[in-house]
Amino acid sequence: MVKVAIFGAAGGIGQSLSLLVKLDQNVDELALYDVVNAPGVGQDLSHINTKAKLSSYLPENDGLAKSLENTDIVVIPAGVPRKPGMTRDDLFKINASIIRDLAEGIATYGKKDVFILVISNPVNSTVPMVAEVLKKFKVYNPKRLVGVTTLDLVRSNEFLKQMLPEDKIDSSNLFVPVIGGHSGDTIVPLFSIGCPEYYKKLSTEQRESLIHRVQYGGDEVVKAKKGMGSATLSMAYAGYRLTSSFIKTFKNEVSKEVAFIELNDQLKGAKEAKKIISEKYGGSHIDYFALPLILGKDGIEEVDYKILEQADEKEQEMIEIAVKQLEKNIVKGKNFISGIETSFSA
Ligand SMILES: NC(=O)C1=CN([C@@H]2O[C@H](COP(=O)(O)OP(=O)(O)OC[C@H]3O[C@@H](n4cnc5c(N)ncnc54)[C@H](O)[C@@H]3O)[C@@H](O)[C@H]2O)C=CC1
Ligand SMILES: O=C([O-])CC(=O)C(=O)O
Repeated sequence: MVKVAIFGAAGGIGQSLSLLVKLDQNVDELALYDVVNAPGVGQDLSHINTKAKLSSYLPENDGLAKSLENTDIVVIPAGVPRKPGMTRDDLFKINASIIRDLAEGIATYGKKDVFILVISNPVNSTVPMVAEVLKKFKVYNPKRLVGVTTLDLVRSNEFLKQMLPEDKIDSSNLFVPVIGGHSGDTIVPLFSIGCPEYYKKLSTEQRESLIHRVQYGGDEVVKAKKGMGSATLSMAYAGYRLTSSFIKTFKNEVSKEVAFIELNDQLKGAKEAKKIISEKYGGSHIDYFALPLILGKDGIEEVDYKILEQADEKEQEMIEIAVKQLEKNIVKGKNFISGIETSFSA
């Protein structure tokens, strides 16, 4: 039995992501939760002839608690998206309290071993926030919480393909690890490691333009949508990719993914990663970072810290820049929780 719950299921990402999860034959139950329209979206999806049983909830009548009953995986695309001219950090004001309240709900009503995937921005701050709430409620397991940065990897694969049309690259087969965080300069694609054979072919200008496009790919969509939101379809695809890797852990399948995680000593390789980030890149306070990881039945089984030393010179400079920004984002998320009393009773 695998049950997935999606918080923010009636939104741009939420609806497409719910559709993709409904199509997954490894899912037995899908619970939709939103402050608006979840029953409508649920009714619509419930006509699709796939295995997953649908349920949908609004906040009234203990909807949040019910959506979490026996839930194995919670995916959170709840909150507001950017408009042109905004940074992801500008979303903090509104999304922070939404994420805090949902995290408190998970801590109160969720299974102790639930997997939590956070999509809501700013990811660099919302993930530390969720961890702090779970720690406060004494239900935190660092192997089971991730921030979703998969869209950065998806974009890297695709943008590289688009830059080298003659090579006829199948971008669905590439794996460019994108490490650091999920905003601007904190996004560090490691093309030299992911696909050295193609990266070698690029001029310095092409490399710079490719890296910039990955770092600011979100802005391209925000600009093109002219105030109607940010990436939803590509994000649903990326979010489903990571969700499906978590779903597969219930069939004892192991996957390699990249995600934004706490570098907690309980994770194999995390201590080493923290040491390198501190000593080599000056990030002595960094305890969250996106890195490649192995997912298995207990969640994050291993973190690839070696990649931090394998990056080429330019990429190492980018890591150093990322670390500075990331430190501030992480502290901001943590402070938001430590400064505020919880509203649910533990
Ligand atoms: N991690 C990533 O790579 C990406 C993250 N995002 C982020 O995902 C978030 C959602 O984006 P969209 O789906 O485009 O926004 P949207 O506005 O279309 O949908 C958000 C949904 O969340 C719901 N919601 C608001 N408060 C809620 C609460 N307390 N509980 C449950 N649901 C609640 C809204 O009713 C709405 O249906 C944004 O913060 C956006 O920045 C977007 C793209 C990529
Ligand atoms: O740009 C945004 O605000 C949404 C996002 O995170 C992305 O598309 O990578």
